[in-house]
Amino acid sequence: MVRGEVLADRYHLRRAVGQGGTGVVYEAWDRALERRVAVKVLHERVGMSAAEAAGRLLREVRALGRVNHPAVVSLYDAGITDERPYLVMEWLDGFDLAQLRAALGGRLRDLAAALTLPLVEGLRAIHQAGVLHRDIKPSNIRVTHAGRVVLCDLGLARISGDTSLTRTGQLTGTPRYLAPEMIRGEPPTPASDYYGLGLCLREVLTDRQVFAEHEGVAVMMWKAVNEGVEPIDAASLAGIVPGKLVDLVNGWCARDPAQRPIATDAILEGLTAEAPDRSLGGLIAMVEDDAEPLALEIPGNLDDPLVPGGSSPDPQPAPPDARRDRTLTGSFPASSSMLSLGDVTQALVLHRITPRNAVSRLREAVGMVQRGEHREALDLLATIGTVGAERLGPGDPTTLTARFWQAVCLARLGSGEEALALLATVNAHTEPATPPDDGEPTPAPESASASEENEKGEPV
Ligand SMILES: Nc1ncnc2c1ncn2[C@@H]1O[C@H](COP(=O)(O)OP(=O)(O)OP(=O)(O)O)[C@@H](O)[C@H]1O
Repeated sequence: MVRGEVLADRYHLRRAVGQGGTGVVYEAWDRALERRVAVKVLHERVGMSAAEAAGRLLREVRALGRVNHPAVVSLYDAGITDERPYLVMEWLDGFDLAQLRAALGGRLRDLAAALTLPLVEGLRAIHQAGVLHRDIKPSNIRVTHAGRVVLCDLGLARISGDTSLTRTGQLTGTPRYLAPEMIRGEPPTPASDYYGLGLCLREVLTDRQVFAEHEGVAVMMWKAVNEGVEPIDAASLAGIVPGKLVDLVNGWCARDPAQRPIATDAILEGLTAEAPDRSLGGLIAMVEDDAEPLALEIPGNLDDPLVPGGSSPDPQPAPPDARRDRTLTGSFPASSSMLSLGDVTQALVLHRITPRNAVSRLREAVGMVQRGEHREALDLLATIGTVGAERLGPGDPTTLTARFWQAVCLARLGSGEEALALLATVNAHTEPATPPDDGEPTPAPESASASEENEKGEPV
């Protein structure tokens, strides 16, 4: 399964956003409904026939399809391709909890109550539908630009195979969030999901993982089963995190499943009282605003890429890692997944563009143009251009670069005249450019580095 492939004659796989123990997640374009989706192609199951895999998938997706809650990712479609099951889900922009913690560290603690409430509501909805999540961990919790907290990947552990110790140890890489009873080989229950949730929230509260990585998988598992997780001292967080929330998290981390509180109405009411303002909308902006702004330059030759239907070669997109590194600098770990602006058509996202984050948004938009997503990029570029003109000035490089790429999109979409008019306003602020000898368009700085990176043959 590779980027660029069209799955089931419908889902155009644009880029891999992450690879885990159960499969690879792609950002994809649903050609039938013309919308962005997430496609997870599960790893091949050794020792399982195609018929078995299909049967298992069907049984499970029926169950997953019953869950309908804003804090739970929506499943759109599922199937089997090349004997490998795949699931099509709603695309969730933003970041996963591991990325957020890596970027914000202890600052995430202030939002612990606001994060916990939707997660508990989502988990409750999953359990009420008769389903178990089975794999709650930070990379399976996403927070979108609009502040939606969403549980992903539910039930996948089951679809992709059993949840035995060996499989988990071998395939999911870390059993850190696996409940002790599951490690012992007992069947999971709702309490096992609360254990995973407890460990995720414990990380938010303490800003560290529960078992030291260097100790290795075997020691980690032994400790989970025999020693359990050390409770957080509520006094150490007094005045920062509500004591009741700390107690709840400690309870969920209990070794004995019977000790883990299953969410009741009373628990949810208590959490609601602790998080009266449930808005997490500013969270992603906080991460993005932390990124150092990067300088952008206007490409020297502004003409060739604007020829409608012209002969300029399609620029190559940069590999995810390279794009990520350029989007967020410094504060992000190399191991985290690709960042994405997400659904640019949402006004909420568009209007959150500030002069401070305009550059990183611009890089995202240029990435979209390079991937051929002209219509989506157009909205975003127009907004960046407007915000830039108003707040940074019409001659600011960010404003001009946004206008330039906006013109590229217009031209590619067939609005040549509009593109040329826009280009004229850009040219009014720049020196006349000398066309290169070979007549090839001079790539923007992003394109230049993208082609270099692609020459290395890295998958996008
Ligand atoms: N519906 C979605 N929309 C956008 N991104 C998603 C979606 N589902 C998962 N992701 C993201 O894709 C990345 C990879 O997810 P994946 O589930 O493959 O990794 P993982 O959880 O580490 O592995 P696994 O659960 O398979 O062991 C994560 O950052 C995850 O948050």
